[in-house]
Amino acid sequence: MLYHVRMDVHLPPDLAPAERGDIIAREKEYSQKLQREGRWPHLWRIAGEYANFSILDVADHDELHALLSGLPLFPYMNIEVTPLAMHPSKIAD
Ligand SMILES: O=C(O)C[C@H]1C=CC(=O)O1
Repeated sequence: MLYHVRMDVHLPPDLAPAERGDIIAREKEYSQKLQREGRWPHLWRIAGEYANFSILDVADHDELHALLSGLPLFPYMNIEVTPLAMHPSKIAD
C-alpha cells in the first residue's frame, strides 16, 4: 500500500547540540535503510520548511505505524498520513 506522508519537525530550541546531532544522524541512517529496502521510495524536502513529503510503500496501516513510530525524530514530529488508492484515469507506466 502507498501512503503520502507529511512530516514536520519541531526540535526543541534548547536541545543540546550533541543530542540534536545524534538524533539527526540516527534519523538519516534509519531513513536510508528504508529507502534501500524500497519501503520509502520518495523523500522530498518542502522548500523553506523543516518538513518533508514522503511516499511510503508498506503492507498495511500497522507496518506504517511501526515504521513511523520508529523514526528517531518521531517524538519531535507532527505527521499527517494520506492513504493512496488507484486513480481510474491513470495510464499504465
Ligand atoms: O529532515 C526531515 O525531513 C526529517 C527526516 C526524514 C528523513 C530524514 O532523514 O530526516
